Amino acid sequence: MNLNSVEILTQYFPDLTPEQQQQFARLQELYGEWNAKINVISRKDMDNLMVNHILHSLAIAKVVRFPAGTSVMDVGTGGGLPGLPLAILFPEVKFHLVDSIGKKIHVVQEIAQELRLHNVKASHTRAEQVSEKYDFIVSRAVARLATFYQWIQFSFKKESVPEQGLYYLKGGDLDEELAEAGLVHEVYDLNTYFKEEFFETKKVVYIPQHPTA
Ligand SMILES: C[S@@+](CC[C@H](N)C(=O)[O-])C[C@H]1O[C@@H](n2cnc3c(N)ncnc32)[C@H](O)[C@@H]1O
Repeated sequence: MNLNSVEILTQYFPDLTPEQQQQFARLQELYGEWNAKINVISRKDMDNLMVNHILHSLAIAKVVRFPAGTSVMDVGTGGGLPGLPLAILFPEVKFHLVDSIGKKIHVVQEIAQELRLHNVKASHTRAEQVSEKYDFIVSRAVARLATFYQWIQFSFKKESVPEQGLYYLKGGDLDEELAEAGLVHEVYDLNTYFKEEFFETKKVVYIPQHPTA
């Protein structure tokens, strides 16, 4: 199978509609176009975009299905990962993608508009400065958990769904990082869901919240 075809996604997410498949194919093209102008994804990794970035972002959906009507913040989204692929997958969920670098947010806004993703808002801001509250927070490759959690600990809605919390894409040996953070957590190994070698050491760390209602 061509590792950059949308089929790589449909084998793991067989319910993708033709429109979603088209959006993912277009997302791949748009990243190619934007990356030629601004480095939003490491250039050496562009050849593996579909697996290492788009499928990796969607891996969060193997661990949690965001219910329709809920809200998600993607902290340190960079060029829109994992937020944009998740927003395509969950059109009934509202996504707020934030990053402290304005030119990256500009790219995210342009891509969201081109893909007609009406469920995406992107803001040039630091996570610590966001006052809205969310059901879920997602992230990839931004900061150590202990630091990251300090930024976002007050960004959860008080009343939410039981699966509320932070879903953080991480790699490698996390024991020290998890011990340092001292938070209740669950770790999901992504190699149980995906056969590509890339996922061998990849994980989703879930930090649950405890809603009051
Ligand atoms: C290594 S990049 C990862 C980008 C993207 N999540 C990905 O996986 O491709 C880290 C990003 O986090 C952003 N960032 C770091 N600290 C932040 C903060 N406190 N609030 C918002 N964005 C932050 C940086 O500007 C950068 O774009």
